[in-house]
Amino acid sequence: MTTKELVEQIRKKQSFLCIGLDTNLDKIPSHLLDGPDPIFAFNKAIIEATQHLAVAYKPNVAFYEAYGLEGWQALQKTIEYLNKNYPEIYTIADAKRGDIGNTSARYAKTFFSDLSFDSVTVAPYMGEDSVVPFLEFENKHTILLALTSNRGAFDFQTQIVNGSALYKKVIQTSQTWKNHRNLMYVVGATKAEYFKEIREIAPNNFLLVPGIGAQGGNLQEVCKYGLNENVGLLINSSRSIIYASAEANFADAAAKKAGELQQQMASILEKHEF
Ligand SMILES: O=c1ccn([C@@H]2O[C@H](COP(=O)(O)O)[C@@H](O)[C@H]2O)c(=O)[nH]1
Repeated sequence: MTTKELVEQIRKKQSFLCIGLDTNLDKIPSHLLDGPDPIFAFNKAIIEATQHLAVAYKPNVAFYEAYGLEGWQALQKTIEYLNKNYPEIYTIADAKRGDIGNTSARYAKTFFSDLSFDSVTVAPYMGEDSVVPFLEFENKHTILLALTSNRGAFDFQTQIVNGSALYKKVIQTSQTWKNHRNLMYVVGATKAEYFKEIREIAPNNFLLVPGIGAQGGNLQEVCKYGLNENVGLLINSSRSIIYASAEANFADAAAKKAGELQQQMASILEKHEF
């Protein structure tokens, strides 16, 4: 999906919500465990109940890999279901990959060509040649970890290296790489005070913002400086939506939570020209 198509969806739905599909068999309603494919059954029910409120879904690949072949098949069924039934929805494989060039090329093939995700998260630590194989895919986005939502972000990402914070170097240097227009960046909602500076160095890129909900980030604070002329934000929430209830009404409860966030987004967009 192109950035333009994503922006059109945001305008249409008045939403920049991304729902994280971090599906854990220990947390889903127990009645689903009796069926043949509980992970996919859960995802399908969540997607059906919330697809009118969200512009994107983000399965975190770790939650699928943890169940071996069965988990990988559930991931495959989930992305196929999304692409077939809701092609207007933007999809993110939260895989946090990146390796030497020829290996990155295999990761890129897996997530972009085989699974047909619109985007994949990539760790920038190994540098340009580890990221460019992802950037070479047309109409696909590579979402680089810049300033993450966790406490450990302060261990390296905010450290000053040659006069500049490392996360800023990641953003600035990556803007010089081949096909850099295909870049987005991960910036945690828990780091709202950094968005002003980040928008100065990445005014046009979309930012994927995890950390609203279970991690306590604040939507208004993120939007204050994070919004750009294309909206430029995909706000992710996973646990607070998908595990709003562990009872038979779990999909309705998820829709209610997602609806609350979408309403807040719609009123933010009402005051924002884009
Ligand atoms: O900096 C980051 C990067 C990725 N994540 C991922 O986003 C979701 C957040 O889930 P919640 O349940 O809404 O906290 C999860 O998949 C993380 O691995 C992140 O939180 N922070």
